[in-house]
Amino acid sequence: MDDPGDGKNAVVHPISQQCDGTKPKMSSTRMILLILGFLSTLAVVALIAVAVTQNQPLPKNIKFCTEKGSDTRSHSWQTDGLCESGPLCVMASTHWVWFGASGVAWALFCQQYGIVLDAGSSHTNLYVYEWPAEKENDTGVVKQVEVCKVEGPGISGYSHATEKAGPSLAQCLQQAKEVIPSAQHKETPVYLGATAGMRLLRLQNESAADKVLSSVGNTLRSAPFNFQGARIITGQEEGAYGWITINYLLGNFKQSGWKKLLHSLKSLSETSGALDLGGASTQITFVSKDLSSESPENQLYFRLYGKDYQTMENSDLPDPCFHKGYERTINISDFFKNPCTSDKKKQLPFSQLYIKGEGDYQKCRESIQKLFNKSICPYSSCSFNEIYLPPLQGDFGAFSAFYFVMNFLNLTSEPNPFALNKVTSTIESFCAQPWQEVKRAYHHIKEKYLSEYCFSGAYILSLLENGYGFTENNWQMIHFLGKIGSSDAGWTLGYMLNLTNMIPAEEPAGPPLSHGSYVGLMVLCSLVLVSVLLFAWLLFHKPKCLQKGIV
Ligand SMILES: O=c1[nH]cnc2c1ncn2[C@@H]1O[C@H](COP(=O)(O)OP(=O)(O)O)[C@@H](O)[C@H]1O
Ligand SMILES: [Ca+2]
Repeated sequence: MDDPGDGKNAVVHPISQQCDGTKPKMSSTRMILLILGFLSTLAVVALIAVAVTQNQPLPKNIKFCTEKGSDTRSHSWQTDGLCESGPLCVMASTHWVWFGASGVAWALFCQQYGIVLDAGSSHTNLYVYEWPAEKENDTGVVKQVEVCKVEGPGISGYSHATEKAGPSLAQCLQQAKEVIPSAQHKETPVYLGATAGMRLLRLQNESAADKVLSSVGNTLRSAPFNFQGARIITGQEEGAYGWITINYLLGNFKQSGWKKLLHSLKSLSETSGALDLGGASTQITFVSKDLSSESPENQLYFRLYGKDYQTMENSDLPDPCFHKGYERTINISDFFKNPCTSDKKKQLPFSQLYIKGEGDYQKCRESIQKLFNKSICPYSSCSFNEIYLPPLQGDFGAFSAFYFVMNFLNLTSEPNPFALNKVTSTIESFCAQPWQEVKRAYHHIKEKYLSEYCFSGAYILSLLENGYGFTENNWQMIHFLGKIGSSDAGWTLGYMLNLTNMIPAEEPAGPPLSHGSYVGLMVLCSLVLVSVLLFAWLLFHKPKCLQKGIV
């Protein structure tokens, strides 16, 4: 048996044995210090490694606010943590606060802006788009924040006073200046695209068309924005950019990013076709199952003023497409000035035509139908007038005048579109209403539009049914859309996305970690570091008795 000694003192506590300044304590402390040091170094290295890997190299498209807003393409720092323009700067990125060059700087991401003017045949619209700079290659982030309708006719209407075309845009440019923060003006691109009205003017009088473009160019150049050009776009471009716009806004490029757009021919059912109807041209654009395009343009462009008035015998012209009681006088010289009608020009013994409405939908349809010549087709399938059209495929978004007309007639019901026979009967009974009655019922609507809804309704049905071959079975695949979210459906957004290179050739490479994983790792590393430091502090600064307890 061991000697128990003098009672209590004879029992030696194992901890107090190590706290009494003997060798075992010294070696454990050194060991602990070594472990703590190792862990701290590891945590710091991990923190730096994660931050550096995640943030370097900077994605090319990241833009930051600059104090003067003069060059958002350079990576600069806003050092006071405030953005001059208030709501302009929308986001502070915490990881940059940690590892920014100055250590305390806030990287503030800016909103970017772009302006597109749609110089249509009937009028010009100015659109302002906005998107967060750091997300410009993400899909669906560009939004329309303003639309301004230019007073007066479309720019092609200034062919006799070309110098007035540019100044007509001044009021809408002023509106854009008010919407876009002044610090952003200089770098905001502005584009003008002119459509069928100017295409026709160019055919008719090329020098007048050039002068109109130069006048609008001068006005846009003198605005404080970054002028990128004023040009006449082709019908093909109009169709293609309209298609990009609606598919971008509908989020159809989202699942696998822009790759889907570029390879969309492989994902047939995942994009929506586009139907645009203007005052002087129309486009249908969709991805066809038939990949071998028989017609290189693979696109449709035709003019709408093809009415044949050869049977005219006197200056009274009964027109089944206007309401009964409606009358309009037109100058024959104006009528035949249009390149779409000039080849029908004939000597008439009168200088004016008196149009008298008949309000007869069936007759109206029949006369419009004659515009769509389906007798000759040099391809495997045609829409009309020898224009190639592959079999219709998938859903279609129909906008511009397609939407204005159908919306007026309350025929845009979504998500359950009306059947074709309901659409036909609605238009038929609208056409049958006397003009005085229509005017009374819709006194708030511009007379020019109101008088033409009957014709336009019949025209749309002829175009879609007889022209493109929609039937009762696939009619409900057409969705009449005015806006998608806050943005108007039309070619302008697609045009800007293309010209500002917001459609990258490759899917943008993202950072190695998702934002969540990155934040998680940073928090974990920080927690390890803090725990190690706390432990070390406890070890060396706590009362001796606690040190004993810990050791
Ligand atoms: O509020 C509206 N109600 C009805 N039709 C409209 C309204 N706003 C525009 N439109 C019509 O939409 C069409 C727009 O055509 P646009 O001026 O874009 O011609 P384009 O695309 O052929 O150059 C015109 O026929 C115009 O009359
Ligand atoms: Ca248009």
